[in-house]
Amino acid sequence: MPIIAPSILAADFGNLAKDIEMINNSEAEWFHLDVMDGVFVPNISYGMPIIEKINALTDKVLDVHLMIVDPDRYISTFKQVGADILTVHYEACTHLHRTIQAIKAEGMKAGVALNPHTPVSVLEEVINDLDLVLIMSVNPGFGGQKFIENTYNKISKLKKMITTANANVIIEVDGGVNNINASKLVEVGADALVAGSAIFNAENPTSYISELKKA
Ligand SMILES: O=C(CO)[C@H](O)[C@H](O)COP(=O)(O)O
Repeated sequence: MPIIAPSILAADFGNLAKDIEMINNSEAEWFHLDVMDGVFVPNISYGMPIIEKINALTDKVLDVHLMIVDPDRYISTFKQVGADILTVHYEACTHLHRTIQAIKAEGMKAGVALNPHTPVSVLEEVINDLDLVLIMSVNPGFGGQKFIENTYNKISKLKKMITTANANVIIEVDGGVNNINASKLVEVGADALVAGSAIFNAENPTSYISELKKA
């Protein structure tokens, strides 16, 4: 069964504690936290204070996805506010190997995210250093976008790469994930599903999470 990581981007920030409680009492294992800087992506979301607040209200895993340039500047700060997994973008890192090592040196799991146009082959030389690869199934920056169909193909290729390298890497997928595409995503190799609008717009978000879990 896949790991379910609700994306807080789609939560009700007017009453965040209520949505956090809903996730705490659901079958979701992770909180997916999207940090956007308005430079790497054309949107600004939230930062450390929100992550710190969520950390104080949950024992679940905090899966932090940095959509920011030069993420090395903030690695230790994200550790301090409670990140368990820290994912940086391949496209935002000049010295990716160094960044991965710096995340692991802080005691966090290290992830790398790939934009839809970036081939999985760019990770071949670091695949054994990684804990997680995040395949973006939309262009990052906004929730509620349409799922890109080529994602299935990318996940299959990544799965093959991981198996060939005998690596221990979680494949996570983010963007337009819902109860229609979830099963096929798991079938082709996804281990963790991020979903925002599908969960928070559902009539019963807790049951929707259970539905995704059964994928
Ligand atoms: O932040 C995103 C893109 O940058 C994601 O798509 C978001 O985490 C999930 O939202 P949705 O499920 O509504 O696509």
